[in-house]
Amino acid sequence: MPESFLTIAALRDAATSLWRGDADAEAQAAARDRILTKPPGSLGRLERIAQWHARWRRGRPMVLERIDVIVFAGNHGVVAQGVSAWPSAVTAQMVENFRNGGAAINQLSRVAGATLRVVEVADLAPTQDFTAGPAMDEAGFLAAVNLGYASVSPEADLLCLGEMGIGNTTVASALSAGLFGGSGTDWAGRGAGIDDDGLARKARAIDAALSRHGDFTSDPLEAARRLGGYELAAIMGATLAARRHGVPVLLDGFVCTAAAAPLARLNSDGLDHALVSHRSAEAGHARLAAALGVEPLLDLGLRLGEASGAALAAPLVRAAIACHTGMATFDSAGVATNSDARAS
Ligand SMILES: O=C(O)c1ccc[n+]([C@@H]2O[C@H](COP(=O)([O-])O)[C@@H](O)[C@H]2O)c1
Ligand SMILES: Cc1cc2nc[nH]c2cc1C
Repeated sequence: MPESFLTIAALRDAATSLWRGDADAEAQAAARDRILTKPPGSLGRLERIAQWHARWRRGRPMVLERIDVIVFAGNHGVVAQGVSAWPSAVTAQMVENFRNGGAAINQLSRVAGATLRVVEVADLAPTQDFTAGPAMDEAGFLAAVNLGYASVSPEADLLCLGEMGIGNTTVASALSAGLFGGSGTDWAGRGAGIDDDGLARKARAIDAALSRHGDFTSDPLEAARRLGGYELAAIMGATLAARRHGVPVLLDGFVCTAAAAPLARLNSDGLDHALVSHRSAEAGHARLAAALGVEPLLDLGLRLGEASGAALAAPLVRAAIACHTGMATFDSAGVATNSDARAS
């Protein structure tokens, strides 16, 4: 597989011929879970998280020494429709804030023991307003996908993905509607705090985009190019690279999940190596998680973006792996097994 995609066809080939994970490693992890000193299943979802990590690690040891957080930043032409409470200039200002250590994600990355990197996509140039034409041309779309793809280190044990981009909850809503159906009012939420009039403008902009591009959105990559954005394309590229490199992924909130969703539309298991870290308070996220058939790990009422939920969920993965690898077995600890186990 090439390390960068020169054509949409090459990207489509890669996204539809995915590595399907190490089923034996997952089964071995599940078998170990049954002999650890606890009632079977009593660590609940932590057990499934450890098994998931085992499946998607490409045979490497189950450790969590290196956690990478990547925040992709981009700007959006649709902001001209009055869909955000904030000016586009805030995207670059927040990137500077990330670099100076002043944002929430700086603190949350530190607490998680993770390394944060910020990637400006397309040098923060805005996409075209998608109510007037496709958000990106093919070259711009592929460049953003390739930048995201190249940003992933195969050395990471876990990758937390997030974004920063004024206007991108409108983009995520339009893309979700394009991929899964529904209207502007179904998907639009208040993003970074838009008022009632702004919310109505947002729904109208999404509907205008759907009527302009709706004939093309049965192709998930065409939906991503026409209704997406640069940082969303980069997140999709990074998620694809992580699959290839055997790096399990934590996706952040609504925008990040929508960005990766085309991979699930191209392949029913296209996002199986990625967990949705939290259910964002942004209106569309619960709908999107349901459409994808996934249950987010946390529900803390966050609606920040910038990988905040992903960084918060990383310690859960750390805890799952610590229990899985560090606990004693019934045998080694001399603890009696239950009646079912004795009978078999
Ligand atoms: O991803 C989410 O769940 C999410 C929910 C609400 C807001 N955001 C962040 O807010 C910004 C977009 O908000 P808006 O209103 O400008 O579309 C962008 O920088 C996102 O990171 C992100
Ligand atoms: C201040 C601010 C910080 C953010 N972080 C992620 N998205 C954001 C949007 C705004 C407006």
